[in-house]
Amino acid sequence: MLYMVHMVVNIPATVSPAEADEIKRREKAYSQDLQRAGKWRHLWRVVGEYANVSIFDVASNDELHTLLSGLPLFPYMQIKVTPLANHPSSIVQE
Ligand SMILES: O=C(O)C[C@H]1C=CC(=O)O1
Repeated sequence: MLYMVHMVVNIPATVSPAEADEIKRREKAYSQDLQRAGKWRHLWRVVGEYANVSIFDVASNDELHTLLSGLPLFPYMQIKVTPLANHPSSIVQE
């Protein structure tokens, strides 16, 4: 199942720069592991925002929730999930 996920990051000033850097380092490793596993298919920066649009390929709503709630930045994110279906005019059917 494919999902479009919009993540907006807002790290509060109460988190020290060193702590924020460590969380971002863990976030990068976590996301790259999921990309290598084929679960996080696309990761795009939204121009001008500390936000991304991503495409996830997972088996269920529960799997997606588990992956997203495991993000090191999860406590500092607003996340919107949009389930995707095939478009009848697309030449690529997934
Ligand atoms: O920077 C972001 O958009 C947040 C997050 C998503 C992947 C990653 O490495 O950081």
